[in-house]
Amino acid sequence: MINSNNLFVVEVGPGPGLLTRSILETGVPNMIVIEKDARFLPALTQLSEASKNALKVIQGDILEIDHEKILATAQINKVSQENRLHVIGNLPFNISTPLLVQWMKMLSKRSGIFQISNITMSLMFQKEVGDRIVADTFSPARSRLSVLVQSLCEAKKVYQMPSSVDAALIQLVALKEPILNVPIDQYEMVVRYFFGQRRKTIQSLLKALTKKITVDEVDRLIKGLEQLDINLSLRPEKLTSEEFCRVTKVFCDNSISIPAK
Ligand SMILES: C[S@@+](CC[C@H](N)C(=O)[O-])C[C@H]1O[C@@H](n2cnc3c(N)ncnc32)[C@H](O)[C@@H]1O
Repeated sequence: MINSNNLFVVEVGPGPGLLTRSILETGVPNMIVIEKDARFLPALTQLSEASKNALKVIQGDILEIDHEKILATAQINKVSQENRLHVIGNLPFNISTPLLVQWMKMLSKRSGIFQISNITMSLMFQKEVGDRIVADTFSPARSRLSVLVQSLCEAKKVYQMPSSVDAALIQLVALKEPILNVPIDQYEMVVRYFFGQRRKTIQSLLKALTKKITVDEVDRLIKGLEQLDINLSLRPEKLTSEEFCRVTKVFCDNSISIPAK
């Protein structure tokens, strides 16, 4: 059974802790903030003391921190099915996208804080990036991020900030049964390649791969994809996350990788 005692909140980049304070006031029993800037530590430490240990503070860079340390600091030793994790972040835009990709990789491997089974994330992004994350196959904003995130999470825009701010709050709920069923590094490699030239069809992008891999390998890929009913005349943006998994599987089954250069 799920109850609020099992709720664990992680906030990244809390700054002076205004949002942190409001969250604690709702009675959250276990919360961790990760803040890079030491100037905010006195205010956060004060909040922690007032919270009677519900709040713990880690000073560090979220891109570098060992996520196991977050669980250890929260004193979550045994990750049970009943735990719920809510991740909240309003980070500088230049780190929010690399962090999201890093988190999706961790989520796919269920490592660090993402071992917890029920996961919701409320994250602020630049409006344009938020639109890409939630874009479906009918949207011109469909991108590598849409495919990657939607293979692991249900994504929706929950709030559009007033136009002067140019930001949107995106909510991600980890899928109980992720669409992603291939290794994420290979999946990312394939998605990255196909979105590199999104105006071309899958067929012409496969043919262009002869610059990087052998003609025989390209032929094997085309045959494999045809057998899996992938419509090669489509542009990459029209493929669903599930179809990209099938494309990746053909790469994996044939032990083919795409060299970066
Ligand atoms: C836009 S402010 C948001 C502050 C607060 N959360 C709010 O909504 O008012 C971004 C915060 O993220 C922190 N920050 C920036 N990069 C960080 C990183 N790599 N790891 C942890 N915190 C970071 C900054 O020091 C700052 O406090």
